[in-house]
Amino acid sequence: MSTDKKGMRGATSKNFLKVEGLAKRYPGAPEATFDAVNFSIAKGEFVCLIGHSGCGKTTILNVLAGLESATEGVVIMNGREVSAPSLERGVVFQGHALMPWLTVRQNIAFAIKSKWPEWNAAKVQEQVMKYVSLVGLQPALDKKPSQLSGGMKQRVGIARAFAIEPKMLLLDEPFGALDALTRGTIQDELLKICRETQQTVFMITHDVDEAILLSDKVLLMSNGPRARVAEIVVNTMSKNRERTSLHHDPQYYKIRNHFVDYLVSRSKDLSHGRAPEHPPLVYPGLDYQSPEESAVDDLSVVPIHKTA
Ligand SMILES: Nc1ncnc2c1ncn2[C@@H]1O[C@H](COP(=O)(O)OP(=O)(O)OP(=O)(O)O)[C@@H](O)[C@H]1O
Repeated sequence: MSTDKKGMRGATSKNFLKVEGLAKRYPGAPEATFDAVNFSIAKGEFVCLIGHSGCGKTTILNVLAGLESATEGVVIMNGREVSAPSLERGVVFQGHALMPWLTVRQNIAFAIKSKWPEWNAAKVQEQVMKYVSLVGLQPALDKKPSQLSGGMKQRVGIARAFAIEPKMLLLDEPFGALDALTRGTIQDELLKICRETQQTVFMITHDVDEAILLSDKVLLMSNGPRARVAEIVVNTMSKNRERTSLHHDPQYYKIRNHFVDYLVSRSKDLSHGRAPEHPPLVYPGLDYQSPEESAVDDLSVVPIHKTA
């Protein structure tokens, strides 16, 4: 077993978050919304979840956050079962969920004090400033949410989530309500912070370009009922990719076409539990399996499935 730079043994690092046999059936529903959902996230990985409306993405994120319980299955983070909310996991929703009576500074400080109640005021302020400057919000520090634009509010939500230095960040369509320009700018900021902090991220998005820019892997869900993670697409583009040059890379179109084809044609044929329980790892347009991904037992996946 390999040991990485931080001295963490390979298998543990690869299975930082492990989701096994997750199912959710809401009372009164004839079938489970999703069942047999299996996937893993490695430490430092950015993983996106894509699927049609209603397949259960938010429910899965809520289960990972500990805000909702599953009907079946288990979520293990860092070797411990997730059963309740924890400051080890930072969550950002589409609606920013800021406290309207507090300023930007106070909203972020509140979260920091919850995580580290023993910190003195100077240390809390230092932490506030570190993350406020990462998202470029210094001029808005003492404003209340009602005085901010939608993009600024989402930035505060992101700064607050990062400021508690969570082991895992859970993002539910955080940029869904933003205009394209603002969305692009904040995506760049998120990419920069994630590269700097090596943050482990699970993010729901409907935007395939956002997923290609940000993610290391994309989990493609089949339609409900009995939706599953049907495929795990490995993002084979350069780690240093930039939003402005993404579309110059031929690999970009192969990955994008794969997503669109999946969403338009294939996902609906996999509803009612027709998707595999253990999703294949897919490398769109490429014809190889990288040695690093060969530990398929750790990832709960079956061997490579090639696509044109
Ligand atoms: N509390 C609840 N009680 C009953 N059914 C629910 C509840 N919450 C969600 N559902 C149902 O479960 C299904 C999945 O909902 P969920 O919000 O997780 O889907 P989603 O994939 O995130 O959808 P979207 O992309 O539209 O946000 C939907 O059919 C929804 O109506």
